[in-house]
Amino acid sequence: MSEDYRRNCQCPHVVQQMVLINIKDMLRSMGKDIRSFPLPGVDMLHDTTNGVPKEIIEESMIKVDPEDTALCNSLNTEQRAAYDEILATVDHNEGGLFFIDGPGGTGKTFLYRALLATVREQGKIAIATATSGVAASIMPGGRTAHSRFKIPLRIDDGAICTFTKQSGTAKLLQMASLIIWDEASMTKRQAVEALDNSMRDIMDKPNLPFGGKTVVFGGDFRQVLPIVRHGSRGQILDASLRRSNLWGCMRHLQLVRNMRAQNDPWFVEYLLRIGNGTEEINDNGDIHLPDNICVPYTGDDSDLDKLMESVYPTLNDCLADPNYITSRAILSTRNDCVDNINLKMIDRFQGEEMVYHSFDSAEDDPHNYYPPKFLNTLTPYGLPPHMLKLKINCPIILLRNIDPANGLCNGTRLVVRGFQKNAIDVEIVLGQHSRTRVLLP
Ligand SMILES: Nc1ncnc2c1ncn2[C@@H]1O[C@H](COP(=O)(O)OP(=O)(O)OP(=O)(O)O)[C@@H](O)[C@H]1O
Repeated sequence: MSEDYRRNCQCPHVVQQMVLINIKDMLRSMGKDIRSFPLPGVDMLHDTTNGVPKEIIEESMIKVDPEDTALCNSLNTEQRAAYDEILATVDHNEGGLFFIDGPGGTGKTFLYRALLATVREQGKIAIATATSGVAASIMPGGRTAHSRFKIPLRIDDGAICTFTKQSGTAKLLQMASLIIWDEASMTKRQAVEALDNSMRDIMDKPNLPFGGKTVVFGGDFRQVLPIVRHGSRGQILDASLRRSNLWGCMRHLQLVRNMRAQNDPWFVEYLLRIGNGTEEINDNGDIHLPDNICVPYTGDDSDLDKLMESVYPTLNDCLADPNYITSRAILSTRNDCVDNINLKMIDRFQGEEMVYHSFDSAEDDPHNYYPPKFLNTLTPYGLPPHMLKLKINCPIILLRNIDPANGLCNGTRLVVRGFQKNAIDVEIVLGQHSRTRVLLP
């Protein structure tokens, strides 16, 4: 890191301070404070940003893709109506709360991209967030709502976000002309209410929802609902945004035309019937999947191989095509099944292989109740397996916010291009930073 600074500056003290300021900013974007690490003190005299928070600098540096700017010319009728109505509130600076309600494939993301491009082209700040990292990573400058708004992980009624009124996040939100939160149907209403409480506070407008900002929520309640651990149906419904007092304040805009499967009206209807709960079920409550979208299950070990072959045909001929790799996936419900599928799948890739091992030990365990051998068998969410086997050209998804401003967030899609002893050489293959090469520690 210091080499870049040393090119322009000979003084070791100044170089050290510039590196420290860089580290401080990176840590702050991850919600951490450099003062809690054993590092030399930071002298803000060397900060060249004139006190403008890093959050605002990063947000205003997002490049608008001309393709996104052109999207507003190809919106369908419902998208256009929503686009015009939302932008009118931004143009008149009058604020407004919207919920874009559309089944999968009706072009919600397409509409957000058009809105973000238009507002950013005008030199205004537009904040793009989504509940999941994967959805956030397909919007330019997208971040998970939890990370962007500093929403506490354990959340109850009446909660607030953890940023202070003087923080960079607060200043960014005060300056924002548009805030987008995709997949709001998947988040607990308390998270949205926490943002509302904090926005009223930082905008000094306690009686106006979200302090009078234009905030666009989107989602589809036919898809995944918020997760409530061991929650009953009633508790899950109570956690949904529809049960929030804010729901009644939102203007509901409907998208109805499936743009993803325009050529397959039968499939569109079928998906809608499942989402709406009107598809026929058997005595066990199961629906029947049409044979043409199923790989038959015989109970044989080779079933999984057939599934892989059907999802990834001609794999080794298409390795150079990031679109082939990122447009297909095998989903599973349990981490141990995922690890098993990954191990089998990785064997199918031709080319150089590398195996990385984790080194875990339990803290405060004088009696050695948790030996490394036992820790290595655990497969908790968000951690890679003890033995991580990778090959050149295999796809991976990042599960941590390492450097969100440069595209390394929870959900970023990457392809392995090389190996080092303690780092993986990868290429970002989706979103605003695609084609960028980075080293993952
Ligand atoms: N007006 C449009 N003109 C052309 N293509 C469109 C239009 N709107 C959407 N699409 C295309 O339709 C597909 C689905 O759109 P998009 O991903 O925005 O839907 P979505 O509602 O966000 O779906 P999901 O809920 O599954 O995330 C994309 O390939 C997108 O490019």
